[in-house]
Amino acid sequence: MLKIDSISKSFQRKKIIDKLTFEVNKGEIVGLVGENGAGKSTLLNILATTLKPTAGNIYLNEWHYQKDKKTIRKHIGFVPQDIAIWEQLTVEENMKFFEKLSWKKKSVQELKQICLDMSLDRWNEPVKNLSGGMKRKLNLAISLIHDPAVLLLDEPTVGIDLKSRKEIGAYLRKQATENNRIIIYTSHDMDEIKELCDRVITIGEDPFYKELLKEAGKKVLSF
Ligand SMILES: Nc1ncnc2c1ncn2[C@@H]1O[C@H](COP(=O)(O)OP(=O)(O)OP(=O)(O)O)[C@@H](O)[C@H]1O
Repeated sequence: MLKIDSISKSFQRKKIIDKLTFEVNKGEIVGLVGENGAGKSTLLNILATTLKPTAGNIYLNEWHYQKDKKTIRKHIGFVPQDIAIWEQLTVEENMKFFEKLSWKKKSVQELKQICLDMSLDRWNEPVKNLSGGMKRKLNLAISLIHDPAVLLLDEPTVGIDLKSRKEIGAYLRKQATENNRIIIYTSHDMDEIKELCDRVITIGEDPFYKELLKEAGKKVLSF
């Protein structure tokens, strides 16, 4: 379980996140929505350990985010908004490169299977020849090499076509259900959020998203 206990975050003197408390169970997909600048990426970065909260505590299972940071990091997969892969290398070379950096070892067949599971079959293709959607799939595949317990995705489907979005959505659902992963996911696409997420957390002052999602019958927690 991921437990967020009253975390706040300020930049200089500006408070972006104010006493946010929620829990996410294994196998759950939680959407994170809010207007531009509400603090979604900030929260994801805190959960990815790349930013420290100004106050509050976070726990993953029995581990504390500050005290057990090294262990926590082994169990987090993070896909930031910007794609971070080697353009000149092929899909295979990228997967092998990131496997070498990973603490968990995978065979070439296992690496290939991760890609195939999300319909990314251009194994020998240089990344520079791939479409934006395929690059996003590869970025996601890389984040799964070390079998993370928590997968944090910052707008993973932005700018990609409906078919690829559906494929990624189905893949994420499978990851949550079959592998018991916790998935926290930001998107501005409300149809996708409604379809994919078990629960939604809205952050920011604007009640727009909260009302929209409640009308659609989603379980919403607002901050
Ligand atoms: N390192 C930083 N230093 C100062 N201010 C920051 C920093 N990072 C983010 N902010 C500010 O914090 C606020 C929240 O930013 P954040 O990127 O988390 O929003 P967001 O909800 O992800 O927005 P978007 O939907 O546009 O991606 C913004 O006002 C931003 O300018």
